[in-house]
Amino acid sequence: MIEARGLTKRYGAKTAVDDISFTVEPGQVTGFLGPNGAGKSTTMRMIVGLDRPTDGEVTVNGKHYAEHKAPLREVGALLEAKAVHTGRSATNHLRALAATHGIGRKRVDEVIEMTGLAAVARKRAGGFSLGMGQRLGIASAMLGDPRTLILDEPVNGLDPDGVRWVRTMVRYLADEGRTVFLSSHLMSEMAITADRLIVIGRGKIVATGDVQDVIDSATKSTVRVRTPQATDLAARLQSDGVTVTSVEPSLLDVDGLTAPQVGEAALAGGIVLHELTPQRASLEDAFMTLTAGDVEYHSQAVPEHSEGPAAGQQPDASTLEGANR
Ligand SMILES: Nc1ncnc2c1ncn2[C@@H]1O[C@H](COP(=O)(O)OP(=O)(O)OP(=O)(O)O)[C@@H](O)[C@H]1O
Repeated sequence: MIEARGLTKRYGAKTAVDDISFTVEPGQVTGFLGPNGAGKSTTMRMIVGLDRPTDGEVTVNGKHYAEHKAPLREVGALLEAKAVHTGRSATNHLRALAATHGIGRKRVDEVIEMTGLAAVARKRAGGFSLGMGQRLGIASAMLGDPRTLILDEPVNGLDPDGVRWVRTMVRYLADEGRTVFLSSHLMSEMAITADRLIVIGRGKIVATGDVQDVIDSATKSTVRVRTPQATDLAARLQSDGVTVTSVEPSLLDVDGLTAPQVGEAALAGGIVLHELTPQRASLEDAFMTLTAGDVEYHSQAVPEHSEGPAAGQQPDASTLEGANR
């Protein structure tokens, strides 16, 4: 378990992490999300004692990282820019790390096997691809068979097979009762992998909870209805707490009713429906809403493609549906 209370980190005038408190529970995969510069890496570095908090504290399995007699057995961490001795093979790198922590060679062989590094284990780690380097970083984190794992961008640089492998591995480790805390920029991946989320923006927590609760708290679920009697249906549905938006002449978006409620209202009015689709917001939609004011580096809008829809023209339903998936 990881427990942070009033955790704060200032670099001069810059407050990177601003008085945050959270708990990361065992037996679950907890995702750590935030825009660039939000304070994720700084928080993770403080958890493993690489940065000292300006204020507040953070403990892992009940103690500060430095107080653990065998920290590698308590906490395994993959942090960005993992330093690997470039001249050493993966095996020798892991053996050296194991030796300084009283871990046997058998465990080195196990983590090499577990992380799919067997074929390249004798090769110089300095020549590894980004993906192989990530696997080696994960192998190092797993070396002490720790109860808590902290993984900063573990799927960075991995191919789809590697991404799936990380997803399966963290699920397995959480199911074994371990605490798994990971950050990722890949929203769709996070939505599949994590049970719970901590969302951070400009050093402050902006949302926490189960993945679906975080999505629901930040987005609206609407129902898309296609009918040749759109005006009649809109008039029937309009009431307190229900908003009906006309997307195009025979297409409505209804906010405030479920798809069955819309279907039943249509039946009661003798209105024929050609489409009735609940529109589920994605984690990416929720993330954009939650962190809208917290982005440090804003992007410019991409200019419209000359072959795209003309300005002012409504996108067709397939475009909208695709965007909402
Ligand atoms: N050593 C440092 N000195 C000064 N400022 C720092 C230092 N480390 C981080 N910062 C600043 O603190 C803020 C948080 O940085 P951090 O790396 O924790 O963000 P992050 O959420 O991990 O971002 P990213 O997703 O880009 O990795 C940023 O504004 C960053 O520029």
